[in-house]
Formats: sequence, structure tokens, C-alpha cells
Amino acid sequence: MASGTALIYDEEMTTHKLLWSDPICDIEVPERLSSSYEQLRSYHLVERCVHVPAREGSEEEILLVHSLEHLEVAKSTQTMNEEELKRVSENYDAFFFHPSTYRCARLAVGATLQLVDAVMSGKVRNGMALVRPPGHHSQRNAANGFCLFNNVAIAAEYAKLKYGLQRILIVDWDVHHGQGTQYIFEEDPSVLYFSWHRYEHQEFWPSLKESDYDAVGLGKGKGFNINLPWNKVGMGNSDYLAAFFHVLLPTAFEFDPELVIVSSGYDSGIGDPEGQMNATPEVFAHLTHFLMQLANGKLCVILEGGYHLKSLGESVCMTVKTLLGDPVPQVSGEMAPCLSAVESIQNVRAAHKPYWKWLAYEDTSFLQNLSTKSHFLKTANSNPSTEHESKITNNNDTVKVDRFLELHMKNILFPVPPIKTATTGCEGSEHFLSEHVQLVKEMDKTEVEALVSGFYADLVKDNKTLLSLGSMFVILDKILKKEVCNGIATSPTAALSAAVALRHSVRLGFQRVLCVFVGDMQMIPNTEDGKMLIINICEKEQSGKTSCKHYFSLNWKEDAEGNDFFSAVLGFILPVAYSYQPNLTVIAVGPNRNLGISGISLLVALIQGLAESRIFAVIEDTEISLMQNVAKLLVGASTPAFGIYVPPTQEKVNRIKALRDQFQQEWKMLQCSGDIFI
Ligand SMILES: NCCCNCCCCCS
Ligand SMILES: [Zn+2]
Repeated sequence: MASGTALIYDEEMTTHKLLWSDPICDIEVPERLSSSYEQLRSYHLVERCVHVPAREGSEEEILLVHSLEHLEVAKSTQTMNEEELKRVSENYDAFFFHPSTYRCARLAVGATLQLVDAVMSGKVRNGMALVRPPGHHSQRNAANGFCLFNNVAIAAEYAKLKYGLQRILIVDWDVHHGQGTQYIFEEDPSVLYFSWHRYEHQEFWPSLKESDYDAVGLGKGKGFNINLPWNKVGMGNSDYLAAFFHVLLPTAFEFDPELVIVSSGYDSGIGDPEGQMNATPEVFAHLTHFLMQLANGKLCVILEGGYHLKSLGESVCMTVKTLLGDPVPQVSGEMAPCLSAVESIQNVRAAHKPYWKWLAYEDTSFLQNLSTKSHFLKTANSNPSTEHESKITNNNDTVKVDRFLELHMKNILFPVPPIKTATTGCEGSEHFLSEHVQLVKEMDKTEVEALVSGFYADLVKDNKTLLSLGSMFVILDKILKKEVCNGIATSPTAALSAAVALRHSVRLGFQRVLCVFVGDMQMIPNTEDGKMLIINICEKEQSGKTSCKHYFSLNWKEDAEGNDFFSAVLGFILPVAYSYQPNLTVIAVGPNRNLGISGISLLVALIQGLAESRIFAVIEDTEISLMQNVAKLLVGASTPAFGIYVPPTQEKVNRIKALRDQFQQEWKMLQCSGDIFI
């Protein structure tokens, strides 16, 4: 299992710069690279990464994507004077040449390929390349939007050629549409390209019709190009997370890529003059964390845009911290996507329904009663409450944004506990003990009995249960005190342990405890006060207990061969959990679990993004291999390959949709169709 995070940076890429005045290009400055690198150093992140040197991309590698003519023009600029450079630059939309541009662009390509090699060879698990000039706007025969060579597109072609890959996912979270990348892979089903971008109904640059949600790819490539247009500015954390839950992640898990490459632009972050969006740096930790669960963790993050230096630097650090396996910080802001975002999400799901199994039963009846697109425009403008008030009056006030970020990041960056996981030394734990794991000593009997008093005392029959409860209390204390990040214990009665753990956690002061219980829960604590939210994934409806705001019984029986649990995790559990914003998560697996090990592993892996990754897992002691899988995930291993993809049945899709329709006003991250507002 590969480990380690590569960081690729070469100061020489700061020599490319604008020699004349150009109000469009003057934001793409060398300091974007140097200040991001300095920020990484200030957070002591550089020394934790594996340093991989950049190199020059070869002409042959560049010709994987670009025409010989384009290469020759770029090469010829090295010896030009300023006048000539200016003239050549005017042939392109928003691009400038400097005598060192060609050299820097080749270093950007080479740095990107070095990262692909480091990840594909297993030298590291993942990594980031800080490069400029960026790449995602450049096309076969043209420079465009500050980009000369399409670093990420070349990387994808290179990986296919050198490693025989057949499925590569490119996620472009830059705020501009990577039209260059779209054109290059439009007919190619082996490269799934996803981009969100500021669009404002084709008003915003590059103002292309083919940037809209109905550009789904061409020929054999149909379905493998996903455009999510943002038709308003001010999009924030909840909009971005909703786009991942309801569009990108279900598709990505069905696609099951062998490698994930991110066109990582941070102009989609707060304060950026181009994006005018509201998403704060920690959201990139969540987006990165989700993508780390694909392709067995093989993730290459390549810098694209980002023009507010402080916002860029903080977001780069959040990304690298997460690549290193640090706990994911709590995401800030109200967890409620705005109407415009939900409409875009609904439109892109409808557009892709013909191409993806997970969308087979998507309800697209809204298209019929839509007279024209203007229908949504009307609703969007009709209730202003559905838009985000901008945190910063205008992003152009750089100093104000600096101030905001200074304060905002203070309470985000918590000390990473030295020990990742605490365990009880239970059966099978010897397999994963390492310096990241701490064995907790047993608690003495009388103390445990005192803690278990009242409610459950009579239920604690034997010594074994008592001891298991005892070590559970010790683990919960350590998690609360942030001595450890998470913990795992086995129990002869997971249901009892979970119930006791929930009460104990609330008594310890955790205000919102999320409990995901797999199997039949037997005893269900009272959730009226909202201090707990329970999602019980069980085979049959718990007797007489119907779902309510803080208790969900999700009937799910997995098909034998594979696991169709993705749609429940991505379409229901995560949206509810993110809406609830717990400060502790308890995962419990009881007897006769109705989910496969890979489904549970996926759930544990994805849910680590909550509660600053504070998770307590309690597993029925008969489930040794499950315990080991979960323990490895808590210590920081990548999600194992999650078996054969089985699309959800219509009955299961309808069950999720029914719960969504019923609770999407309480838990707004469930929203993925605009109907609710009409
Ligand atoms: N009115 C023309 C605006 C051009 N803006 C180019 C932005 C390129 C961003 C690269 S991430
Ligand atoms: Zn951009």
C-alpha cells in the first residue's frame, strides 16, 4: 500500500511574467507560486512531503496533445523581443509570452508528469504539483486564458500510454470552464472530465455555449463530459459539497477510475477577483478527502488558477494537509445549497440520465412542465432568500479578504493529534498496531459500573461486556480531549455499546453526536433533544419506529455479489450528516449486518470528513475481518477496492427519494432538484 505525499515545485516557474500592461492578464503573477510555497512552509507542510523534482516535458510529450505548429510557435518566442512577444500574444485570447514562458511551460508539463510517475510507480500515494503557466484553457493549436500547454490533458494521455490506463477521472474545480480539456477529450470515453464553472447563462468568460450542462460529450465520449454551470456568483461550501454528493461522486464511483487528476484552480475560493465565490479554504480539504477514496488513493493535484494570494495559499495548504492524511477540519457556513445551484445540479443530472446507471430512475418530469429555461430564472429571482448573502461585500477588497481569512483560518487549523487511533487491544488488533495506534488500558470494573448506572445497568450481564464498555469509555475520553483522533473497539453486544457510547458522549459534552448503526439496533435511544442523530441501516423496518428528523431507519439489503450502497451513502447519509454537522461520529456494526464489508468501508472512509475526523467505531466481536478493515481506514489507509459496482434498484432509488422528499427542508443538503421551491 503506497504512502506519502509528493510535492513538486521549482522556483524557475516564477520567471514567466507580464512585460506590458494588460488588465486582463496582470493577475497571473509569479507570486502565486512563491507565496503558496511559502504558506506551505509556514505550516510545516513542505517537510512532511516527499520532494520530487520537476523536469522539462519533452517535445514528444507535448505533442501527445498539441499540434507541431503550436509547439513551434511557442518555441520560437524564446528569442523574441518585447515588441514581438506582444504581437504573438495578441493572436490568443488572454495569453502573454515572456522570453522564459516556453521554458516554464515545459517545466509545468514535466512537473505534472513527474507527479504521475511518482503516484503510478507507488513511490507515493498522492501529491501536488505547484505549476505555472496553468493548462486547462489551452487547446491543441492555441494558447488561451493564461495557459500555453494543457498540463493535465498531457498527463492523462501520458498515463494512458505509459501505464495502459483505461479510465482516468479529471476533476476541474477551478472557477473557469476548462474548455481546452473538454475539447481534447470530448470523444474519449476513457477520460471522464468534470468541471464546474462560473457561467451566468453564458455571460461569464469564456462565454461558450458548449460550457453548459447539456454538453455531455460526443460520439463514444457521450456521458464522459460533465459541465456544472454556476449561474450566479456567491456560491459557497454547501453548493460545492452538494455538487459532489449529487453529481460528481456517484458518477465517479460508477466510473471507478484507475487514476484521479485534479485541475486544481482556487479561483473558486472566497476573495478571488475572478470567481466572486464564497467557498472558504477548508472546503478544499473535504473535496480532496472525497477524491482520495477513489482509484485506491492515486490522486494527482495540479495547480491551475487562483488569483487572490492569501485565499490561494490557504486553500493549497488545506489540500496538501488532507493529502497527507490529516483530519479534515469542520466545514463552515450554513449547510444549505442555494436555488440556483440546486437547479444546475438538477439539470446536469437530467442531461446525464441516459449515460449513467445510477441515474436510470432519475425523475426528469420537470423538463416537461418547463416552458423554457426562463422558468427557473423566474423562480430563482422570485425568492431572494434562496441566494447566499455574500460574506464579503466585494471580493475586490483584497485587504478585507486578507483580514477575513486571517480570522477564519485561526479556528480552522487545530493541532493534529500525534496518535491517530486508540483501540482496546481487542481480537485481531495486533494486525494493525503501529506508532499511529495507542492501546488503551482497561478501566476497572467498579468505575465502569458507575458509568453505566441507571439506564443500562441491568442490561450489562457479563464481565466481558463490562470490560468492553470500560475500554470504550477510555477511548471516548481520549477522543474528547483530542489526545487521539479516532478509536475502535469490539463488543459482544455492539447495540448496547453504541447506546452507552451515545449517552456517555452527550454527557461528556458532545453537542451533536451522529450515530450510524448497521444491523438491527434493538434498543434505540431517545433522539428528541437533537443531541443525537441516528441513521439505522437495517434489513427490515424497526418495529414501530418510523423515521423522524433525528432518527432514520434505512432499509437496505445488499445484493450478494457487489455493493449498491453508494447511492445510500452519497445520496442520503452524507447529505444528512453534513447538514447535521456532528462533533462526534459513532459507527456501530451489530449482529447480522446487512451490508458488505466494502460498503461499510466506503461509509467509514467518506464519513471521516465530519466532526474533524473524530470517529468512534464499535464492531460486534464476531466480525474480525470487518474490524481490521475499519481499523486500517481509521489509521489512514486508502479505501480498498470496493468490489463490483452494482447500480441501485428502482425500489432502492425510490426509498432514498421518499426520504429526501420528506426531510429535505430539515436537512437541506439532501436537495438536488428545484421542484421544492416552486
Ligand atoms: N474578458 C476576458 C477575461 C479573460 N479572463 C481569463 C481568465 C483565465 C483564468 C485561468 S484559470
Ligand atoms: Zn480559473
